[in-house]
Amino acid sequence: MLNKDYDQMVDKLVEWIHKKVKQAGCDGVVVGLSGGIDSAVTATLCKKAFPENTFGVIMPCYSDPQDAKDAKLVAEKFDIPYQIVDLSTTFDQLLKSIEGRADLEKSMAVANIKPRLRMTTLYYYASIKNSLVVGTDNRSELKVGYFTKYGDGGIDIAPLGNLVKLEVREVASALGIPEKIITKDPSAGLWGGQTDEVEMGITYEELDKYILTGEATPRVKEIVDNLSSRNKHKLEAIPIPKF
Ligand SMILES: Nc1ncnc2c1ncn2[C@@H]1O[C@H](COP(=O)(O)OP(=O)(O)OC[C@H]2O[C@@H]([n+]3cccc(C(=O)O)c3)[C@H](O)[C@@H]2O)[C@@H](O)[C@H]1O
Ligand SMILES: Nc1ncnc2c1ncn2[C@@H]1O[C@H](COP(=O)(O)OP(=O)(O)OP(=O)(O)O)[C@@H](O)[C@H]1O
Ligand SMILES: [Mg+2]
Repeated sequence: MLNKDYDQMVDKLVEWIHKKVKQAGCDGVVVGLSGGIDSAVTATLCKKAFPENTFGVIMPCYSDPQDAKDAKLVAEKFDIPYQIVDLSTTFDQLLKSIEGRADLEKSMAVANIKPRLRMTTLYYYASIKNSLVVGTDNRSELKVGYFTKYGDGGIDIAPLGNLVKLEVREVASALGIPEKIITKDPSAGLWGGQTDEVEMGITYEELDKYILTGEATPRVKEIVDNLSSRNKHKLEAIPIPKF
């Protein structure tokens, strides 16, 4: 299923990032570092494209402390300067102002505030550094719309957008990303114990096989097609009246 040259892919992606940033008239890039594989790969590609102008931001928001440790591991291994911005009290404050309802704390409306606070923070750094916000969304996530609109979906460029998750793992190996980051269960980290595969109800292997070959069980097809259709709006231009 996967037969590309991933060392060559790295070179092409680095060149692509460099070109997109220069075309935008910017000097560098800002990336959110979660401790997960997608941000590790994205930030490492960015560092190769902009050795002096890649900036990582680690933004815990009631997150598992291990995530920040993993994010630091990546930043330190690849010599990426970073800042830690803890968004937990900001999250609390906003929640208090808008609702103050503890019973809503586990709802998606509340959980999605976290990636949207991260987006706000990343755009602050992008602005003061004349940089672009580089997203980490991959082809698998984009296919099913598994991201928060204007949260982790609020970005300027998405270098991994044409690579399915299994390919991101290949690129990660080519880049020398630590094994523990590559093999970690993918998670949005919006609540304790959340994992992508449990929430979506399918594995990345199933999702990627369907994307790349069109083959899937009826159950997988149904889940993917439903999510794709329900979340199509996330990748479309904002509807405006034509009159
Ligand atoms: N047809 C339509 N046309 C235009 N807009 C439409 C719409 N239907 C809904 N909407 C809007 O979209 C909103 C729903 O979308 P959204 O707010 O994104 O919310 P939603 O898709 O419900 O939730 C985000 C999903 O992404 C996952 N996620 C989030 C963050 C990171 C990651 C990760 O992998 O790390 C994953 C998260 O676990 C959850 O499953 C609605 O509240 C409405 O405002
Ligand atoms: N705690 C965090 N600090 C900084 N950025 C974060 C944090 N959590 C999420 N993000 C940003 O949101 C993006 C989307 O998260 P996502 O979970 O899809 O990617 P990942 O964590 O890198 O990889 P995986 O999907 O395998 O967990 C991250 O890549 C990162 O840029
Ligand atoms: Mg993650």
